[in-house]
Amino acid sequence: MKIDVVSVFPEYLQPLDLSLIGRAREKGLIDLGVHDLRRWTHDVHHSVDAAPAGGGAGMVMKPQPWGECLDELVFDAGEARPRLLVTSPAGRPFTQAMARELAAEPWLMFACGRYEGIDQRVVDYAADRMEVTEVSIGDYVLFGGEVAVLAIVEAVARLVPGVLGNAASLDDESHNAGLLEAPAYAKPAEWRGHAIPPVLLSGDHGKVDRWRRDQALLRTAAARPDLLERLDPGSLDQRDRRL
Ligand SMILES: COc1cccc(COC(=O)c2cn[nH]c2)c1
Repeated sequence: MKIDVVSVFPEYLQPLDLSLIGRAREKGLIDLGVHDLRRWTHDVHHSVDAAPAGGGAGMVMKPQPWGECLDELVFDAGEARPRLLVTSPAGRPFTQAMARELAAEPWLMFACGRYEGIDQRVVDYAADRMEVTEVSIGDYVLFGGEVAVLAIVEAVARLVPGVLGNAASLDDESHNAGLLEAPAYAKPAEWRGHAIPPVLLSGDHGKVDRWRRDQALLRTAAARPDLLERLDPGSLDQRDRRL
């Protein structure tokens, strides 16, 4: 998978070089490129923003640098087109399902907005030439899209085959079966007056699986009843319903 990120703060994306993503890059599973949008400015101040048309507070990112960036990274680089993701508070909520969807894409390009956002014509122009999705990681406003890109790239990269050593850990993680994950414990059996639930030390895998399922349902009901609403009824058995 090829991933390009365009930002006026490329150093913000340094963490992607660490840990999992770093190893995935070494293994050639992920080809990550981070680009400074100011590379496509020509004025002495390398300005990327301008006053909002129609007035109002703040600044808007000018279209010209983005256009020239897309020319160099996409249109003049060959026939292939990336899926363009613009991280924004106005975007489609990012979920594990979207992470799975994005992990299947051969090429992702992230545009990090700053200020009040990117001139809408950049999105419209790009949408005529490639798939563009505005994505939100939550209902709050950040200074810029970089933090959202870090979260999205991490969630997507760990789903790319070979990036996570033990693929099994992908099976029963939160939001995989549409439920939150059961609580996790490690030795010692007793810690500061708190014990590991005995079933987890029973060695009875059937019981352990049942207990984890019950805990996942109870946790989801408590913290995220909205997820239960969305669950496919077929995935709940008689016992589940009684919980
Ligand atoms: C592209 O336009 C804008 C405008 C304002 C802020 C940002 C940065 O992104 C976020 O704030 C965000 C992303 N997901 N949840 C919040 C982008």
